[in-house]
Amino acid sequence: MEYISTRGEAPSLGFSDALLAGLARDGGLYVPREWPQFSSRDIRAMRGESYAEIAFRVISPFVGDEIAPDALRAMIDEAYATFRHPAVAPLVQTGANSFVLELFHGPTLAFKDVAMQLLARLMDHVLSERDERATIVGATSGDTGGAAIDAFAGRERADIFILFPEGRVSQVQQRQMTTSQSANVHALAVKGNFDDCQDLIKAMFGHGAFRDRVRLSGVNSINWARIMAQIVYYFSAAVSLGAPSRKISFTVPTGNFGDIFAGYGAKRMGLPVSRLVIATNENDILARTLRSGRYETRGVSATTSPSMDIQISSNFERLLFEASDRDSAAVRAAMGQLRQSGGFDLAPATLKSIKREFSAGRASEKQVKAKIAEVHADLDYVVDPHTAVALCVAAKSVRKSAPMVALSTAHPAKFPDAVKSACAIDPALPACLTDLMQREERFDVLPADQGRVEAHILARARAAQ
Ligand SMILES: Cc1ncc(COP(=O)(O)O)c(C=O)c1O
Ligand SMILES: N[C@@H](CCOP(=O)(O)O)C(=O)O
Repeated sequence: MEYISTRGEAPSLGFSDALLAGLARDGGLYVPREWPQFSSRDIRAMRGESYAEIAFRVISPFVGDEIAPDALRAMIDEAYATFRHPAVAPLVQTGANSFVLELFHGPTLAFKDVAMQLLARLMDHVLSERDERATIVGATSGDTGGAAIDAFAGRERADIFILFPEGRVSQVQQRQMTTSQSANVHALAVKGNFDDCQDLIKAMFGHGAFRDRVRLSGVNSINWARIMAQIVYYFSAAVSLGAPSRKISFTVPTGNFGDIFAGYGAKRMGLPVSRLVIATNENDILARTLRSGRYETRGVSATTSPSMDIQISSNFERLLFEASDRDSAAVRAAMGQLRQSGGFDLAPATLKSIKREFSAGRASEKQVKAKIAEVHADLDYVVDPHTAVALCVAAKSVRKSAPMVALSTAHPAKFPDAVKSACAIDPALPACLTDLMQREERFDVLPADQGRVEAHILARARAAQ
């Protein structure tokens, strides 16, 4: 399988190189040259299989012959053995035709673990085969950072630097990043918001000399392997609910657009997906874009679902590329305008193509709080605010024709204050994390300044020594 950049000006790469590259040299994002195809028969064969077995089927064509099947299978098995639930991503029925897909049973209680546990093993494998080291960077609004640190802690061949917005993540999220004792882990609190952190990461990738000196690699969903691993749970959920014999809809709490783009990928691979519903909190740039045809940034407001407090949704670029019939010149122009003036207009055909697959809705803070209380009162089920955003939007989109699956992206114990204020429940952390609040923190505080962040990394990254 070959990977091409959405901006069309970077060399195409094989799987292992795309995995280590993170962002393409032209600033674009890698996508597969072709989407692997799964027939109804292939999908039917997944019925009754374990999550790891389905993952192996879905991921194999993306990896091609670059990793031996036995090695790939072993990495998948190991990655999902870290999950506390035997089904890895179980479904819970919440209404006649409504379900919640629980993606938070991994080590850091967030859906990011699903991809990150595998990504770290894949990177380690490729780096060992090549006898190389890498410097991994990531920007986080809370969950990616903890999941990446857990997955990469102690790995010999990688140092990991996670940038998080100072004071804008929950206490549980912060401590999952700052209490690691591993010498290869570096948590950096940046004086700014998530978009500032993400801009810094992209700027470091754009600085060729720095990129090469530290052998930079990224773990945000700009990295294709993150999306690849997330495609799996769309297949596992859909098959459990009767695919390929019936279509399934998904509502996805969305920030950086990685998770829902994985759903789009699953559909392109042949999974019978009916609607893909984008759910946003009050930072509703994506809902506005679908309504108006203009992608336009505004200030970010802090909400109780901080992991979705985002304006620049990286993976929307991958969708633009697909929806414009892979017109990389149009993507380059749109991204240039976004950088210069904070917005761009979608071509009418592109917007039409997006609206054919996606709808979008937003949930206000008041609605999110009411939804947490309602679900608890009606079902004795506790959800976190990100999941509540999805449930608010899904409620408006559910149809008799297709089951609606709302993705539950975080354990409620990650956001205890919001949950308690909504339904008076204090969700307990799982046993492995009960002493989290007593652990010692270790992190550095830096301004949102590329030079300062690069100097900090250069002084510590083993790949640069
Ligand atoms: C709990 C939670 N829900 C939803 C999202 C949004 O996912 P995405 O950025 O892939 O759209 C995130 C962060 O990415 C998250 O951490
Ligand atoms: N919400 C995310 C933001 C980064 O998203 P990613 O999927 O691109 O890594 C987070 O939790 O950090």
